[in-house]
Order: sequence, then C-alpha cells, then structure tokens
Amino acid sequence: MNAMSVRTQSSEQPAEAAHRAGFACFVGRPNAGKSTLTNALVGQKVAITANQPQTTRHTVRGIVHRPDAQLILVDTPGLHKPRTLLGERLNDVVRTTWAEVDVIGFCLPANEKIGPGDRFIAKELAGIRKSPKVAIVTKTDLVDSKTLAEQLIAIDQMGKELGIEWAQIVPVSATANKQVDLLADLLIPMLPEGPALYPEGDLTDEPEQIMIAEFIREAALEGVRDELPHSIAVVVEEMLPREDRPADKPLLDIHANVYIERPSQKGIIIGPKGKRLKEVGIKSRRQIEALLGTPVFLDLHVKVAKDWQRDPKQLRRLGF
Ligand SMILES: Nc1nc2c(ncn2[C@@H]2O[C@H](COP(=O)(O)OP(=O)(O)OP(=O)(O)O)[C@@H](O)[C@H]2O)c(=O)[nH]1
Repeated sequence: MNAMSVRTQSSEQPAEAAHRAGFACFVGRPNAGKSTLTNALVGQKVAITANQPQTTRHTVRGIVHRPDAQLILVDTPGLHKPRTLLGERLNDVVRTTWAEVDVIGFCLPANEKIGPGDRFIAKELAGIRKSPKVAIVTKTDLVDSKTLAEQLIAIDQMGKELGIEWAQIVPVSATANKQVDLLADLLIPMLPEGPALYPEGDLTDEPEQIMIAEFIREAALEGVRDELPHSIAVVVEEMLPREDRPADKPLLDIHANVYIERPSQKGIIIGPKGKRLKEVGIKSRRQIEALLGTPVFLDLHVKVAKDWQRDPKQLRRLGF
C-alpha cells in the first residue's frame, strides 16, 4: 500500500526537468562564423578564429555547462569540394561528425546571399535524416532588419526546395552577443536525457598540444595567407618542463615544427634574417602562456614536408 501511494504521489508532482547531455555541431561555409559562435556559447576562446577560411582543421569541442544540461559543441572543418586527399579526409570527418551528433546547426551569414557553397552543404544535410537541423543566421549585427527578414525567408525556401525540415531558424550575432543564450536554450531540448558527460570546468577536450599547434599555425599564416593559403601544418614535437628551475620560476620548453610544402616557401615563413619567424614565435608564445598559465620557451623549426597534402603517410603523421 505504502509503495503504491508513493508511486502515485511521485507521478502527480511536477517532474523536475530531466538533465540532458549531448552533442551539437555547427556546419557552414568557411567564414560563416562557426568558431566565433562556439566561443560565444562557451564563453572563452577555445576554437581558433581567423579572417581567412579553413582555419579550423581539427575538431575542437567547447562545452556549455548548465545546471540542467551539458551541450558539447563539435566544431568541424568546413566542408568543401575536395581537390586533394586532405580535402577528402576533411569532408569524411565532417560527414562522420554529422551522423554522430544530436543536432546540427547550419550557419549562414546574414550579410551574404545564399550561394552555391551553401547549397552544396544543404544538399549534403538533406541526406542526413537522423539529426534535427537548426538553421542559424549568423552575423546579424551586420545587416538591417529587412535584409535579415529576406534571409530568413530564403533559408525557409531553400529548406522546402531541398526537403530539409528546419527544427528552428534562429538569427544570432556572436560578436554582439545577441540571441546566443537563446540558441543554447533551443538546442538543449534536442539533446537526449542523461547525466553530464564531461566534468564541469572542462571547456574543451582538445589536447593542449593541438591547441598550441593551432596558435602557431594561425600566427604563421598571418599576413602571408595569399602566398601560402593551405600549405602550413604545425606539429608540437615535445613539451617538457625545463630542469633545474626554482619552483616559483618554472619554464616550459616547447619544440614545434612548422611544415611547409615547398622549399621556396621557407623564405616566406622565416622572413629576412629570420625576423618573421621570430615574430610568429613571440605572438604564439604569448597565447600559449595565456592558455597554460606558465612561462614558455618556444622553439620553432621550419621543415619541408613535400606535397604533404597529398601523401597519406604524412597526413597521418600530422594527425589527420
Ligand atoms: N560582425 C560579425 N562578425 C562575425 C560574427 N561571427 C563571426 N564573425 C567574423 O567572421 C569571420 C569568420 O568567423 P569564424 O568564426 O572564423 O568562421 P568559421 O565559420 O569558423 O570559419 P572556418 O574556420 O574557416 O570554417 C571572422 O572574421 C569573425 O570575426 C558576428 O556575429 N558578427
């Protein structure tokens, strides 16, 4: 009898909202604002943003912790028409990610008309049946309300044409922090019920080495993107605390290789009398020190990995 009444009582009480945890990924053309949005949601710089397309090579996860939910963001590289083996690998990574996540956010910048690049992705999305898809209109701070309204209609239209049912269409501005929290509110109900998958405080499970490599790569590309668009890869070879340092003055030695494709590119990276490479080192060292909270000695070497974008062995070595 007692057990019975307990059961009745518990079912009549307003059930506390179940905790949810799961994965979302943002897809979209290069420069659509995926990394910036990830950072805005997570509230700290974890993914690398840049003014130039295709900087997000590695899958970087940011984690939104809430009392009632944990939203894990998987930031995929941009899907693009493959020209090299690397391009194909990247697209495979993207598709695999799409099939695994609980919700896909398709980012479309408010300030650019829907183009062939967006349609290419949308058609791929239409083929993925399982995951709900949310259309996210990014960079709304750059347009007036009329342009935004037109974009929302165009996205709705594209969905109808391609047979994609948008679970939501949400306008956001990551840089002006508009509707970013709302986006999280809309994504969370699409996650499965379950306990947190990561301990609180974790912002990313990306190994530090990869983030450090990305800092260096970003600094190395700055100002020379036209000359070396996708020809740089960075691998952190070693990270060791310097021996014989006083406990209150630690120093971390980091050795990293900057890989280029051709010997002729060496000069571009290194610069006259090594000046440029030195600047790359200074800039990325500052970011690494901020990330790790410890002084760093950064040792950079420029190496030629011939045609690395086309060679499976090299790609594996570089972590693809
Ligand atoms: N004004 C404005 N600019 C934004 C916003 N979000 C992103 N941007 C800018 O758009 C550019 C591209 O943003 P990213 O976040 O790197 O784009 P992405 O989609 O991750 O790019 P890839 O890594 O190349 O795929 C950067 O210069 C950002 O500063 C926004 O809400 N408003």
